[in-house]
Amino acid sequence: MAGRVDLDGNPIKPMTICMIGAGGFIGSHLCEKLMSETEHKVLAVDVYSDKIKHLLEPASLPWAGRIQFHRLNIKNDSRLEGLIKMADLTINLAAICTPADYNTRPLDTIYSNFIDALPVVKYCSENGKRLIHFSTCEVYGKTIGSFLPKDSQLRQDPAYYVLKEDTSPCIFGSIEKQRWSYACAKQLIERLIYAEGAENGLEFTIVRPFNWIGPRMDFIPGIDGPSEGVPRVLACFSNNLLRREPLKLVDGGQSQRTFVYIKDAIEAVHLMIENPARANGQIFNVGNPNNEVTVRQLAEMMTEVYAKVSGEPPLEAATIDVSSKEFYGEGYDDSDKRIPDMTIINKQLGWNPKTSLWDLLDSTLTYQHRTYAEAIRKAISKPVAS
Ligand SMILES: NC(=O)c1ccc[n+]([C@@H]2O[C@H](COP(=O)([O-])OP(=O)(O)OC[C@H]3O[C@@H](n4cnc5c(N)ncnc54)[C@H](O)[C@@H]3O)[C@@H](O)[C@H]2O)c1
Ligand SMILES: O=C(O)[C@H]1O[C@H](OP(=O)(O)OP(=O)(O)OC[C@H]2O[C@@H](n3ccc(=O)[nH]c3=O)[C@H](O)[C@@H]2O)[C@H](O)[C@@H](O)[C@@H]1O
Repeated sequence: MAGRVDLDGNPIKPMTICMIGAGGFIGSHLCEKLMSETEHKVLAVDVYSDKIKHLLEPASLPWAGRIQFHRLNIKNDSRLEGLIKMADLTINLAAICTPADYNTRPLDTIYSNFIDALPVVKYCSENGKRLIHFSTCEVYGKTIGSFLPKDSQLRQDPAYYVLKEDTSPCIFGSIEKQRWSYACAKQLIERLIYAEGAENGLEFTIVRPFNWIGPRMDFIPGIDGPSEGVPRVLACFSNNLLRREPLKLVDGGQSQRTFVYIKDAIEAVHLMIENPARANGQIFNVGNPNNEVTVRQLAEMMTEVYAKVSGEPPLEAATIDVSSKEFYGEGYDDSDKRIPDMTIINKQLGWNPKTSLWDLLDSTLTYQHRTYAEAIRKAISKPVAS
């Protein structure tokens, strides 16, 4: 660890990082990385700590003393400013970010992604502290190509679908399509941060993750989350596979996504943390343009990989179609296609994703099987109370 240098050959000085949302999926992987590979200190802020418990206890862990958990809700806790002042850098990951909430809890979604982030931006700006803020690829909304006639040749032209930080527009649906409450709130906080940079000199980096997936993402309904809860697609499909139910394809599973392995993506964040001169003032797409599939293809691949890791043959009818209204309720809408342009992150940080979709599903589903199969077996065999 000693003698590490940044991309320009300068020694990296240990820093204190205030990480808000550290107990979530991305936060837990980022804390792991910072504890095992750096000398930085983390003030880990969240309302939950289950996903980082293994980093906090026992006191004999090699990084004990470098990570401190602060259980607080940033909506209403006066300790927040003090923590930001104690740190050199703040990373804000806190958000409601599951699509099932966007159209059913639009107020909570907007408050969480815009209003609750305001004090974080303000305290960083007023105290001259650097901020890395987590936005989303959803700020791009739908592709330009999706508005062209179905048979238009232009749909094949990357100019109509590849998403670029500095030139692509943000295209959302109408207001009654409440799906876009999340993307719109994220867009406005991006604009506010950008304006704080321009007018008040805030040193910021904005991250737009493109479907990062891996172990510890969301929850398995009825096991470590509510039975009726609807997590993101990786956890929905994992839950179906673990319970030997068909995977539900929303509106035929035609939407396309690019998935990146969480461990590859965390490398990119690590580079941003330690190369402020190259990361400040930038908005970065972080995704894997080579891992594109339709949701239907994702379901088929997950079914095949899960059969391999569990040793159980797949169901004969592995998938079932369901309408978005039935699955998500009124006001759902979808991004058609999400391919990140990698020019900026490549130029500034030299980062490239490495892991193929098959390999990342193999390691992730091995984890899901090891972590949940037994608990699911017990839950299923329990007699239902009459
Ligand atoms: N996972 C992805 O692929 C992805 C994609 C796009 C954007 N993002 C963004 O990245 C960030 C992190 O995503 P994630 O996948 O780790 O989500 P997550 O839900 O696993 O983590 C978010 C964490 O923030 C905490 N939190 C929320 N509100 C809080 C509050 N008021 N006070 C304190 N803690 C609070 C939650 O308890 C949770 O632990 C979010 O801003 C999300 O919008 C993630
Ligand atoms: O991860 C990201 O980069 C961003 O995208 C996600 O949005 P989305 O990709 O639409 O969310 P998922 O729940 O992962 O759904 C992906 C696709 O699978 C479909 N789906 C989901 C669940 C399911 O059981 N079946 C199914 O067909 C959805 O309709 C959607 O088309 C979330 O908004 C955020 O976590 C984040 O901002």
